[in-house]
Amino acid sequence: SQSGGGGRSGALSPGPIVAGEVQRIDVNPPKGTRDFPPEEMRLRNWLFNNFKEVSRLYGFEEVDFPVLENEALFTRKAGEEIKDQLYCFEDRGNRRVALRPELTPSLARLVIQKGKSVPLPLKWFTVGQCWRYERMTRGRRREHYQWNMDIIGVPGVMAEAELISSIVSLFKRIGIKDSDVGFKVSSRKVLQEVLKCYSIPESLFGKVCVIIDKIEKIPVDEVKKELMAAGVSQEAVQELLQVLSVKSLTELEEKLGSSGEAIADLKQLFSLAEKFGYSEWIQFDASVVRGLAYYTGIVFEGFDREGKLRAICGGGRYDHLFSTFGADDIPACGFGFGDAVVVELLREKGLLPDLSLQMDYIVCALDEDLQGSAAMVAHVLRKKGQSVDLVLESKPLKWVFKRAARNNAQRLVLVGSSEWQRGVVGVKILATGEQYEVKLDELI
Ligand SMILES: CC(=O)Nc1cnc2ccccc2c1
Repeated sequence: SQSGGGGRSGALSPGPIVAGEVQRIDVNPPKGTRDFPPEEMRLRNWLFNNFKEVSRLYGFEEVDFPVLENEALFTRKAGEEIKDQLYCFEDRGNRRVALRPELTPSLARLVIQKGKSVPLPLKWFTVGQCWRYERMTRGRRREHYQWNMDIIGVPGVMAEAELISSIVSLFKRIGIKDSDVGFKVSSRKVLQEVLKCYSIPESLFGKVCVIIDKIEKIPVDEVKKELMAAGVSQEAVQELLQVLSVKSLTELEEKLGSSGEAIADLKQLFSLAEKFGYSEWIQFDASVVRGLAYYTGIVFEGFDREGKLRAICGGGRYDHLFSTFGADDIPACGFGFGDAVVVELLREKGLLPDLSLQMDYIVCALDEDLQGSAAMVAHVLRKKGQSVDLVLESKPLKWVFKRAARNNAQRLVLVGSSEWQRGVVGVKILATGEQYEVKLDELI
């Protein structure tokens, strides 16, 4: 039978699609995620290009991994928030998979996969989207992009010194100074030495660090309770919290003695910071623990000196991550640098760059049958590396000028029939209003 529309034959053919008949979809992205329209995308590209340029300057090679990973990569049993918020599910093949909440486990997986075929040390970097599934009650984002740099195969703190240097370079490139941000630096070997004194088993180390990392987020009594529930004795708990409030390396040395690795590593790192020229950027802070279970040595985090924002970046040494994946251990260290907090900081400091759309040319045919000629002009210009917005349908000049202004086009090329007959086109320099005619092959 015929249904509406142009009398099309055959069975039930749908009538013309009338707007309003179809339920409009939700045009917002899923909860906790963002779109990147052109202006936001220019800012993101500006930031990521700085990440990548610094990585190149430091001799790092870019790598990438799937955003979807085997869930087992992230199911560490240390009570980490990152595991509680894992964006995981069972796929159609009944496999347990997860959207990665961080990049380091994927990097370790690839290093193990490559095995002997990649000579150590490895210096790899990536910029990738990471995910978490939070009850939207907290209204926080469920994704962000992280810049990671990792050095695999270097046991000494020169590696950590190099990584901090690379982040200082990034901050300087985007206009952030040591008066704006600093790095709090410590070592988990401090906690390790205390735990050893109280003969707390090594197996508790990761879990203890994760609990202690919450010291500024939950009441200290809660931290004590969780530590004791984990099997740490009362006196050990006291000593652990005591050592976190140590104010200087000298004081730490008095407490721990000068033979431990923690002191040696930290002293060396601060001496190297002098040599690298970024001493004024870093400070010892015994309370820095970081919330990831696998850190084993130096840990650091970038913070805003006004204390308004969450940590800008963070990282450290993770010498035993590989053995948790069943492989031989390889000494390693790295950091993660998120795309959100640093932008908040730049906004606060009025340092967001002005990244308006830039175009070299806008090309327009003055009448319908010159469209092909206008396309030829655009082609010639593009082959010479000029960006060209080719007007693709007949438009009044007023419209063309408006679009040229919006695109910040430097020049407008008008293809007119009489000019074309004479083998020329009209060019108008939009900033000055100056205009002239030019032969096609003399364009630019
Ligand atoms: C400030 C911010 O957006 N943080 C953020 C956002 N999304 C995440 C997703 C996974 C892991 C950490 C994340 C952290």
